[in-house]
Amino acid sequence: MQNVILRTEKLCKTFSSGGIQQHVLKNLDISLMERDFTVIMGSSGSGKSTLLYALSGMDKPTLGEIHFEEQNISKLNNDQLAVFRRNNCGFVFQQIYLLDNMSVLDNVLASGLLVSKNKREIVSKAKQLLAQVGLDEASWGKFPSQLSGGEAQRAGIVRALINSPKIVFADEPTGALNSAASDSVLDVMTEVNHNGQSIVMVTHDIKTALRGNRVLYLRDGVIYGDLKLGAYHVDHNRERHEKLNAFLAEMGW
Ligand SMILES: Nc1ncnc2c1ncn2[C@@H]1O[C@H](COP(=O)(O)OP(=O)(O)OP(=O)(O)O)[C@@H](O)[C@H]1O
Repeated sequence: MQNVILRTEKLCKTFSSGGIQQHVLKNLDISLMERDFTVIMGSSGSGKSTLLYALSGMDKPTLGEIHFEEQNISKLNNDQLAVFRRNNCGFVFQQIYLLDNMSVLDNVLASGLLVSKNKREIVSKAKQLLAQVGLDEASWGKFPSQLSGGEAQRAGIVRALINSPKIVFADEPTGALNSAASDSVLDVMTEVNHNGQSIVMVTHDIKTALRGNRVLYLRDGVIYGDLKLGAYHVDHNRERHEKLNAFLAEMGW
């Protein structure tokens, strides 16, 4: 049985600037299930990133509640939110933000040692994860400037996974990559999800969205559509593609 990992109640986010209020998220009631690969789509400016930031505790809602498992994270202060994120969440962004002056392995270790003091265990886990995403020993000592975009993003995914987060949030993780690099990153995310990792990902890209098993469509600040796609399998890609295309057409995408 799948449990709810993240749930919102009447989640609202309003931005104010120059005396004008913009209601970006309006009374959202969403339940995300553990082990799901949930994709958030919607037109540009519909509030996808705002929703991701609120769900992950990177930003606070204006009104409403967010429950992560049994914990109401909307009640946490900034320091408590930082601890919550460090212990429960992994992040993969379009911009990879690896530290330039550190090797690939040290970038991953720096994140791991924020949570665990067992260096030997973290080193072993980092190497195992790097190998799992296709980064072999020859790349562990390289600096970010010596990596291709796809390699850097795969290192970014390992960094996101090093603390065994309960959930990984991704915002356009393949947005800056060419098609081949994008496929290799998506293959890694799919494998990680099939191994039981919960993922929530924002994307504009249909090929990327096809990796999810559920697609939420955001429009005018509300969830306008909710498509169950079933787990990704390369052999069923054509039917999934047709189903997603029909859904997006219905959404007016
Ligand atoms: N910090 C902020 N201050 C003021 N307005 C903001 C802020 N962040 C987002 N917005 C506004 O909220 C709206 C939704 O932005 P958001 O980035 O969530 O959309 P999006 O759906 O992710 O867009 P895109 O697909 O173009 O990345 C936009 O009109 C944006 O200008």
